[in-house]
Amino acid sequence: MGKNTVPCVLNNDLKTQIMKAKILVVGAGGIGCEILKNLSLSGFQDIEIIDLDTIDVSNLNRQFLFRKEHVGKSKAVVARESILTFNSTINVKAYHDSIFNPEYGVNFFKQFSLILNALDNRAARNHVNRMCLAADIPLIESGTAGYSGQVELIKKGVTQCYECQPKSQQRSFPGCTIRNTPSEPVHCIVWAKHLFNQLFGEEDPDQEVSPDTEDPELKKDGTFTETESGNVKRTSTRQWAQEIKYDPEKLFNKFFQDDIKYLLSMENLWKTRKPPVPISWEKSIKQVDGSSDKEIANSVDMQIWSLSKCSQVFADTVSILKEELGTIAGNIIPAIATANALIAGLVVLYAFRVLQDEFQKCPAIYLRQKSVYSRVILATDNDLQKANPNCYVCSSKPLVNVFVNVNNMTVNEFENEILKNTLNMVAPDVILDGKGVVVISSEAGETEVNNNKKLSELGIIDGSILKADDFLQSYELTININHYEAKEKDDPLFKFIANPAELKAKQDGVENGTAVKMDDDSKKESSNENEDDDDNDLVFVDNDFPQASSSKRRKLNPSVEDDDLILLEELVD
Ligand SMILES: Nc1ncnc2c1ncn2[C@@H]1O[C@H](COP(=O)(O)OP(=O)(O)OP(=O)(O)O)[C@@H](O)[C@H]1O
Ligand SMILES: [Zn+2]
Repeated sequence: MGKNTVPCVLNNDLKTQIMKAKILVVGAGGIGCEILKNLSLSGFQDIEIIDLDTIDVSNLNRQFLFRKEHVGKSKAVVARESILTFNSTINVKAYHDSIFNPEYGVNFFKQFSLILNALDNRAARNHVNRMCLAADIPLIESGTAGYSGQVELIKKGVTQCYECQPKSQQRSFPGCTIRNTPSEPVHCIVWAKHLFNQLFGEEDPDQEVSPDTEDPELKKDGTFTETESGNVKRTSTRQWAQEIKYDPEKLFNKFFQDDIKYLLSMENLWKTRKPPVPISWEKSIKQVDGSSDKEIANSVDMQIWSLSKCSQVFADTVSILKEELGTIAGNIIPAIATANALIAGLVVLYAFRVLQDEFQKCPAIYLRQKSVYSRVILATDNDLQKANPNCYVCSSKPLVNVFVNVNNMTVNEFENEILKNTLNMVAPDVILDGKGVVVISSEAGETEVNNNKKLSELGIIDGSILKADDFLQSYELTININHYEAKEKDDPLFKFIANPAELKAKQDGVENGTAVKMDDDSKKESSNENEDDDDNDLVFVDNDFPQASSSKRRKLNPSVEDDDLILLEELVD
């Protein structure tokens, strides 16, 4: 065992396993840095690190392998250099790259004894999950959000996989509803969130807030004519705001007057809806609304603001945020260094167990904030979670039922929205079963002619079966196509169901064998805008991991008599 390590607390068998093990750490961020420090100080001799990112100044408060002088450099490369200073005898390899790169195929994964995920997005987690299943290498998955966190072992044939339980998606809405016809309070909140990002956060062209001239409703009959205020172009909101130096009055007039006037010129939108009323800065700020500024029940927290007060708050907020543009954190819940350290400690303790084939001693473990209801901050499931026999990833014959309008959806949309964004394939090949038609090929250019064809033009109709194959992930999926027509504008473009029992229940409820009714849960599963969760630790623990098992729920809501913190000896025994 290398010098500078503390091997004396480990038994001989474990020491031998540690010396022999080759470990891949995916992600060298908050948790990744802690894991790498623990691995190197525990005597691991063969470590590989992959991370696509470079070091940002905002990482320095918790990613302790990085210093100020490293800002702008590769995380993987600097993490390697830093752990070599703890123990120079380690064989460490760094890849400044994405784990999605086809170079990291099944054979790459097969060389490792164990993979440790320290990622921050679901797409990459799903991908590593599939690669580990294909390579039959155990994976320890982990994550934190603020004071909460989780560690889970994923081992083919022993535990459930990362995708066994449907994850609740952040509910998303068609962009044109948000931009043109928000009708529920939540639409306005999403609009405001998008506006914030366009002005002060991470700019994203998909989150433009100006009117959407691509709204399908506009095309129903005729066109709309541009009014004098029709000078509102879908240029970058950020660029425009910078040009006008974040002048609050100009911003206000654009969002609440000019854009609204422009929307009113889209006459089709208002045939069945109440049209919005434009508000100008001048009028709004002068408006005195005596009745609505009153305090409710003398509470300082509950007041109805008048229009003038709202406008003033808008202007004040813009001015404050404009000054602090450079320091606004991306996440509302800050990453907590101690939570990362605790979780990374548990990851390496579980790694010890996995190396000794003690899988049964690795039930999922949860870190949560101590509260008045519970003194437990670390809780485990009683047992390993069993695989879902209907999992469309790890079952022996993965299958999904996809509900889609075969006359409207193009092959290109099918590939991007459904196969890649939703079913998380990377480079799928798809054939129409029984007909030998190659619908999608992963070879560049081979099926380009199909891209803009509707599915039905290629003979894909209700009842068709597609065979999708992702060579990189060694993953084959049977897709049963069900024709479905959205009834409401806000209905999802498509949905999918993996569990045949759920499918049967839905079909029983179908009238005249036509479209399947969409319920709220199924809307959550299917989404054409569901990439929101990328790099978002905020929703991770609640939404990204499989639903808590009943044992977890019991553990997470223990009565006050329950034991305090799980003792660490229990975990290291
Ligand atoms: N596909 C991927 N391939 C390799 N590394 C990835 C991939 N996706 C994400 N990562 C890395 O996983 C790490 C996750 O770490 P962490 O959650 O601390 O994020 P961060 O970007 O360092 O910090 P924050 O998001 O809180 O500012 C990041 O360093 C990120 O670059
Ligand atoms: Zn599974």
